[in-house]
Amino acid sequence: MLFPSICILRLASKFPNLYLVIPGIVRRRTSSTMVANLKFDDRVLVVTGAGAGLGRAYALLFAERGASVVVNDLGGSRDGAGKSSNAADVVVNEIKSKGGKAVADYNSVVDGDKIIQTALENFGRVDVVVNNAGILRDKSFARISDTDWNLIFDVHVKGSFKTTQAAWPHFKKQNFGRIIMTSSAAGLYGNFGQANYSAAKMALVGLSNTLAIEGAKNNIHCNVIVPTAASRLTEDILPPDFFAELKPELIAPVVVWLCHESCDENGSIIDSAVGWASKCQIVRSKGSIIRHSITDRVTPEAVQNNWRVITDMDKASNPGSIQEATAGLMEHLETMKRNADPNTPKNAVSMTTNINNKLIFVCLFTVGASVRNSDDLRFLYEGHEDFSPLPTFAVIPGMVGIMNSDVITSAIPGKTVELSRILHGEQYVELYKPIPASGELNSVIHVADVMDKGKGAVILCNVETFDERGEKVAFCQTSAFAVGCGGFGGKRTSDKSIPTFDAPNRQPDAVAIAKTNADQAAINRLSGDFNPLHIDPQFAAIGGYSQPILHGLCSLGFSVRHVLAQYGENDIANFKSLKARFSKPVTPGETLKTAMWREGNRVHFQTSVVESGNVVLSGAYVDFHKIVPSDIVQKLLSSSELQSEAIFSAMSEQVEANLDKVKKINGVFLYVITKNGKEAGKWRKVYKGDPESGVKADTTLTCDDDVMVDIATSKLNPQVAFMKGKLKIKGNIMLTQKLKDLMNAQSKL
Ligand SMILES: CCCCCCC[C@@H](O)CC(=O)SCCNC(=O)CCNC(=O)[C@H](O)C(C)(C)COP(=O)(O)OP(=O)(O)OC[C@H]1O[C@@H](n2cnc3c(N)ncnc32)[C@H](O)[C@@H]1OP(=O)(O)O
Repeated sequence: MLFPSICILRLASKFPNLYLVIPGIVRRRTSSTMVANLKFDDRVLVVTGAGAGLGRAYALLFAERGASVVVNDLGGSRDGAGKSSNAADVVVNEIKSKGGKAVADYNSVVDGDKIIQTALENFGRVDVVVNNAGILRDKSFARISDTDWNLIFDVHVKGSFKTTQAAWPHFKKQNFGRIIMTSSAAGLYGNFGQANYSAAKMALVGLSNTLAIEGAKNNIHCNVIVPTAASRLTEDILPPDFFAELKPELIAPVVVWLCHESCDENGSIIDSAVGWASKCQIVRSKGSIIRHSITDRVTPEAVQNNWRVITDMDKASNPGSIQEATAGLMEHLETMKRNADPNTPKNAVSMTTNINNKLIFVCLFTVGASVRNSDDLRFLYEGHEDFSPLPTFAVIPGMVGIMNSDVITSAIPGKTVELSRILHGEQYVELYKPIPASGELNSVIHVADVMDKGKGAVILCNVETFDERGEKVAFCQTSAFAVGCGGFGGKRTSDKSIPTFDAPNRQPDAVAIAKTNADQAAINRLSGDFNPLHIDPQFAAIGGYSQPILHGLCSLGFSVRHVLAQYGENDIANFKSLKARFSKPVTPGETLKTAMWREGNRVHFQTSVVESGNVVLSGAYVDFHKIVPSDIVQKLLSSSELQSEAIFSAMSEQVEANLDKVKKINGVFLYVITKNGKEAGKWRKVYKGDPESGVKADTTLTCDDDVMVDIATSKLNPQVAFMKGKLKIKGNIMLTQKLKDLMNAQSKL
C-alpha cells in the first residue's frame, strides 16, 4: 500500500458528534408512557433462526407491531447438527396466541430462497429480512478443521447471502426493503477461539456495506446489528450475572426501528445490549506521506520514521465512502508530483509545537505588548475573552523546526550552509483560522526552492501548520538569506517566491513608533529561536556584525502589532495574511517607526530605525479580510450633515459585525445620539424595542430621527455595549465637532 494508514473499528461514542441515540431505546420508558407508532401492518418479515433467543424476540416484537412473520428455524443444535420443527412451531403458536400472524419455516438458511418462498406463498410478499441464524464451532485457530470453517461460513455468510438475494428482486420491485445482518463483537474486535466465527461475522459487515450502496436507490436499506445477548450461543461463554441481564428483548426494539419505513439509517453498524445502543464506524488515522516525491521509492526506513504519525489516531476520521477514502490519495499524489520538480530540494521535516500561555506571553512581550495599553490585555491575559497570539506567532513552529533540523543547512546541493551565515530574509504568513491559544500545532516544513543570488543564496521554506483536529491553521513561507553561499549555478528567481509589494509613493496614512529594549533579543530567544547570532557577540562577529542583532521575527512582530492596532481593531480574526522583507538588521535598543498606507483591505507598511534612518522592513503589507472602521469614518467625515442612509447602513453593518462588542472605529469608540443631543449616549431613545434586555443580533431597528455620531466617553459605555442588532437610520446623520476634530487630526498623521 502506497500510503499506509491504519484502520480500526471504534465505537462512535468516543466521537461525540458521531454518537447515535436511538429514539426510545437509550432512554427506556415503560410501554404505558410510550406511544406505539412504529407499526408494521401489511409488512411481511422473515426472521432466520427465530426459534429462540434474539430471533424469537425479534419475531414477537415485529408481530406485536402488526407484521406477518415467517419464523424460520432449522431446529438444529448450536454447532449446526440436527433438525427439528419444534422451535419454530413454539414461537409461531406464541405469536398466534396473542392475535398475531406467523408461519413456521424449517429450511436451512443455505436454502434461503425456500424461506422467501414460504413468505410469498403464505403472505404474498416480503418486506424485511432479518438474518439472525447462527451457529458456533469454537476452536483455537490451530485446531479449526475445514468443516468448522465451512459450516460457519455456510450458515452465517452464505445463509445471509442466499436469503437476502432471494428477497432482493421483490424489494426492488416494490421499492422498499429492509435487511439486517447480524455481526458480533467477536467479529469487530476478535475473540480467542473464534477465528472462523470472527471472520464470518466481519464478512457480513462487508456484505452489508455494499448492499446498502446497491439498494439505496430502491429504498432498500441494509444495517448490521452487533448484539450482545443471552442466547444458547452465549450461555456458557458469559458470566452468569451478566448473562442474566443480556435480555434479547432489550435489543429487539433497535432492530425493529432500523427496519421501519421511517428510519433513514443505511449501511450502519449498530452495537446494542442491556438497553444501550451505539453506532460503530471504521475510522482511519490521518496518515502520513512516506515518500517525498512521485519519483522516489518507499523505503522501510521511511515507514519506520513516519510510524508515529501514520498510527496517530487523534485525528482519525470515518471516510464514509470509498470515494471519500480514496479522494485524499489524489491530493497526496499531487503533493508528490510538485515535490518531483527537479528544482525542489528533497528536504521535509515535521514539527510538533505545544502552545501554552507562557509561550504566547513571551512572544507578545518581546514585540512590545504592554499592560500599559489596555487594548493589549487580550494578548497578555489568558482570562481575557479575546485572548490570542499575534499572527506572527504562526511562524514560530516552522522557525523552530527549521533551526533544529538540517532542512536549510543541507538545502543547497553539494554545500553545507553554516548557521552563522543564515539571516531571516523574508516572511509570508497566511492564517486560515485563529491560532489556538493552547494545545498542539503540527507543522510540515519543506524547502520549496533555492535561488542563487550570486554572493548569497535564498532558500524558500514552506511551512503548513495544522491544529489538533488536523485543520490547517496557517501557511508560512520563511525565506533564509544565506550570506556568501551563492555562485553554485542555480537560478536567480523562483515562481514559488511570494512577492513583496512596495508602499505607495505618498505620505503614510498613519505612523507608529516604539522603542525596542536593549535585552529584546535575549528575551526573544525564549520563543524557541536560540540562534546565537542574537546573543553571542563572537558569533555575531563571524557574521560581520559589531554586536548581536535582533530576531527578524521580533521587529516584524512590532510592526504587525502596530498595523493590527491601527487598522485591524487589534482583532486577529480580521487578519488574513502578511509579507515582509528584512532588508537591514536591527540592533536591540533601537527605535522602530512603522509607516502605514491603506489601500482597500491591504495595508502597506515600511519599518525604519529612527536613530539611523535605515529601512529594515520593506515591500511589506498586511491583508485584512475587511477594514471597516476607517472606511466608515472617512465616509462619515466626507458627508456629515447630509442625509445619508447608505452611510449609516455601512456603519450599522459594523455594529452587526461586532455583535455584542463595543463598537470601535480607528481607535475611537463611537456611539449615536439623537439630533438635539438631549438623549446623548442613550441608544434606547434611538429605536423602539426593549433595550434593557439587549437587542437580538437578527433584529433590524429603524430610527426615523436625525442622529448625531459622537465619541463614546467610556469604552464600556453600556448603552453601546448591549447594541446587537442592525440599525437603519432614516434621518440625517451628523458628526459632533469633537469627532470631526479627532478624525482630522488622525488623517494628518
Ligand atoms: C528558512 C528561514 C530560516 C530563517 C532562520 C532565521 C533565524 C533567525 O534567528 C535569523 C534572524 O532573525 S536574522 C535577523 C533578521 N534579518 C536580517 O536582519 C537581514 C537583514 N537583511 C540584510 O541584511 C540584507 O538584505 C541581506 C544581507 C540579506 C542582503 O543584502 P545584500 O547582500 O546587500 O543583497 P542585495 O545586493 O541588496 O541583493 C542581492 C539579491 O538578493 C535579494 N535580497 C536582498 N535582500 C534579501 C532578503 N532579505 N531576502 C531575500 N532576498 C533578498 C535581492 O532582491 C537581490 O536579488 P535580485 O538581484 O535577484 O533582485
